[in-house]
Amino acid sequence: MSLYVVISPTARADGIYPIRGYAGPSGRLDVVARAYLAVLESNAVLAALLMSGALSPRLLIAPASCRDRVRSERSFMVEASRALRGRPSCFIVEDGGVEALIFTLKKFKPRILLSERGRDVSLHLDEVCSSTPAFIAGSHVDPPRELLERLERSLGGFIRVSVGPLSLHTDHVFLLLSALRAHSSPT
Ligand SMILES: C[S@@+](CC[C@H](N)C(=O)[O-])C[C@H]1O[C@@H](n2cnc3c(N)ncnc32)[C@H](O)[C@@H]1O
Repeated sequence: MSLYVVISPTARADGIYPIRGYAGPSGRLDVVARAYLAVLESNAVLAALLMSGALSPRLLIAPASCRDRVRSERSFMVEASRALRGRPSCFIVEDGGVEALIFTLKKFKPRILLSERGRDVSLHLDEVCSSTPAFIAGSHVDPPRELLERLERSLGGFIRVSVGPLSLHTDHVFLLLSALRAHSSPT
């Protein structure tokens, strides 16, 4: 099982946004939705740290069991809004988001931070294709440096991996990684 994490400094943690025209009003939670949909593995978990709005950061978790139900960007946005507003949902919300993220990340290893400035992915294929990795990426903007430093202190560091010199969208990075993992899995 793998964990894909998106850290979004701008996504609203209260789930209050319209279901039509949600991109701006949600603080670009649509970027997280597309990152979720890009992951090919059926047993992957997605966790998103939503850091904006009046509430403290919260952790939105999309378990693997939601994959059959949430198959479009819009259904992700509906399900996320329900979970964040305390309504029944297959997603889970943890308050105390940063600590919840650290707790979740501790269950996965190795922990791979995706960064344009990391070491080339070809040098880390064993770690990328291992059984329980965590992949951590920014949203449409990078994660705040202080947050990464805090996570690193709590978790004892990351492997920093790049999938190339260009700055890509988060969903493209996740698609590439999960395709590499699918390719390496025994048939
Ligand atoms: C759209 S980028 C964020 C902003 C981008 N770093 C910039 O300054 O324009 C989204 C996230 O995808 C990941 N990412 C983007 N390009 C990457 C690459 N070439 N290799 C590894 N990760 C990458 C990083 O985690 C980044 O925070």
